[in-house]
Amino acid sequence: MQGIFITVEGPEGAGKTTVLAEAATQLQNKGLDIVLTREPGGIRIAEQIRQVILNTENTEMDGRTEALLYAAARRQHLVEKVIPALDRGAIVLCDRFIDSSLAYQGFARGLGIQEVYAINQFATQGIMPDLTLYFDVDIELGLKRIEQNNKREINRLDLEAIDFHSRVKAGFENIIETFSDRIQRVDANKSFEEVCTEVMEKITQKLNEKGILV
Ligand SMILES: Nc1ncnc2c1ncn2[C@@H]1O[C@H](COP(=O)(O)OP(=O)(O)OP(=O)(O)O)[C@@H](O)[C@H]1O
Ligand SMILES: Cc1cn([C@H]2C[C@H](O)[C@@H](COP(=O)(O)O)O2)c(=O)[nH]c1=O
Repeated sequence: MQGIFITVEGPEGAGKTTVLAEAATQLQNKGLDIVLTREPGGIRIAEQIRQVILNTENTEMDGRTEALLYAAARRQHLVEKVIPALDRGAIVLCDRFIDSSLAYQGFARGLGIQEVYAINQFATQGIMPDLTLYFDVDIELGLKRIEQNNKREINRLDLEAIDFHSRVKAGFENIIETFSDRIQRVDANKSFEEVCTEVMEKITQKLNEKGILV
């Protein structure tokens, strides 16, 4: 695989989707081959799995079922979209990946980070991002941002209690320590412009390291 795989992670409303779209536009304007995608989703089957996972009516969903559905969506998305893009040398920008499973299902749901990592190893066959940007936002600020965003539908995970979202954040802190070589923190409490600048600096540095001068 010749390409570069970059993911963004963080709690709800951290600004990942908006900032990543801006980064994709800036990089495309420099003539780079960019694939902007998301999890769960990004391709037809994974979008269908997303509907099942995030449907607010599916309140009876078991935690392990949830973890397996995320891993299944991840597998299909990798095989159909991410791996072919990396093979042709593209830069893949993906909104969430395995670290969300570790933080949400492994830590916040209490299934165990190691256990969730193991099922994801089966799904990914060890494919990991070259760089992950962790959008560090205060939980209350993130939830306020999504409340104020009329365009975004509230999903089943959004409806979890504040305690759950706090555990998600604690889970991410734990994961950052474990994968400190790969994950870099971005202060997502800052303004949109400031966050975009920091994200572009970090992506540019990674591209330069990989021999892509932008
Ligand atoms: N730095 C920022 N300051 C203020 N508002 C922001 C900032 N970044 C994004 N927003 C706004 O906050 C809302 C949530 O942003 P966005 O959807 O990008 O977050 P997200 O991290 O993808 O959330 P989720 O993962 O929960 O879907 C949007 O309305 C967006 O315009
Ligand atoms: C990949 C992944 C995601 N989640 C959660 C995180 C969010 O609550 C939703 C996705 O919604 P978004 O608006 O696209 O961020 O799913 C998760 O719990 N586990 C995962 O692996």
